[in-house]
Amino acid sequence: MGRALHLLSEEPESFEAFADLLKRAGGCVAIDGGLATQLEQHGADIKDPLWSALCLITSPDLIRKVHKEYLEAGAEVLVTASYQATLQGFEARGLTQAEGEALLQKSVTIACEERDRFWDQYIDCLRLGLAESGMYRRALIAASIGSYGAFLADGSEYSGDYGPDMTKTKLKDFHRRRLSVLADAGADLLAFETIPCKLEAQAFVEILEEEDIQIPSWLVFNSKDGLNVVNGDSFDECIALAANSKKVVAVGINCTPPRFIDGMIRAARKVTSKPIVVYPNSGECYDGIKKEWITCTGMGEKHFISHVAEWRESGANLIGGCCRTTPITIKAISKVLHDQALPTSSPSQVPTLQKSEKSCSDQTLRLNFVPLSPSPELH
Ligand SMILES: C[S+](C)CC[C@H](N)C(=O)O
Ligand SMILES: N[C@@H](CCS)C(=O)O
Ligand SMILES: [Zn+2]
Repeated sequence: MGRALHLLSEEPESFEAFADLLKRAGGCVAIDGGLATQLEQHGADIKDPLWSALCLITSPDLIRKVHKEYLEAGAEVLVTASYQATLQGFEARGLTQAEGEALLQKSVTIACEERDRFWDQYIDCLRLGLAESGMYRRALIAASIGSYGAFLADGSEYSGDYGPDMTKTKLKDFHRRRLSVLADAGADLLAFETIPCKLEAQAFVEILEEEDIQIPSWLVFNSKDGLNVVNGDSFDECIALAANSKKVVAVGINCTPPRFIDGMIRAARKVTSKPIVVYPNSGECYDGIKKEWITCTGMGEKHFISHVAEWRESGANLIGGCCRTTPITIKAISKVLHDQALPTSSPSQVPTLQKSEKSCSDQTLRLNFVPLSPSPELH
């Protein structure tokens, strides 16, 4: 790799955890995959205006299960279930402001608890010699903030068409309180996801400044042509705008077909030295009215994985998956990144105890601590 990453040394302490994770990973970190996708794999019915956020009300344990699956697969950043969780959306469901805020906080608490539980168990297993040092790093929690289009619940985040009356002020009014609640909920960073237009990115970075948000953020955009974000605004301009904010530690692309990713990483790298985050979808198309995925140019997990080394080489610093990707995808990404890790990547420093001192607290976890290869079957 050898390329210089943006130095975060003068940023607040809360920014250091992100820089430290990147450093310890040798410059490229595995993040998680599709959350809603995996909830559906487990039988959740999220054909609802709240989409995956419905599970915060109906099945929080399923969210826990999915977070755990991604941790086991090697994800070093978990994105919370708050993508389509908005105060306005909860209000439309009959919830009070306080109840809505509690659900936002719950999305972060669930992810933090699963991260802590998984990490404690890994440390136990390491001490007992039941897991290999360096297999996992303590994950960071990124509180998801979907776009206004996500709230509209009709797939508008793939068009960015908010109508002629939309303004930056309206977008800021829509997002401000939710953003503050999530920023204070205990997450390590904010993940602004599937941003379809420059106006909304501008609204986000202005709120970050105006509210003096103390945890770092990443902003990721989606595209249908590999050149522009989905509403037609210049991708390069969106990346430059986001990267220009001191509150933003990474920029990139999500929920975009894999075939566009390499070119977009290269384009982003020309306008910023900040870390680049990519988490493509499978390449399938979404019908926002039926809330169903349609196979069109999907490439399958095997093909997706064949691009990971190239994305890293082109400048990606965090790589994961978005819609229609699963823990199988993330396990394979993690293996590629571990295999390619630079020598500077340091293993976890864990004191060694005798086997008799403690028993591994989770036998299931113990069974999962096998080396990251061989990977499960990819399609
Ligand atoms: C990224 S899309 C698949 C999210 C779901 C969409 N906002 C909907 O409600 O249908
Ligand atoms: N974090 C969300 C993104 C949807 S585009 C999810 O994985 O479901
Ligand atoms: Zn997605």
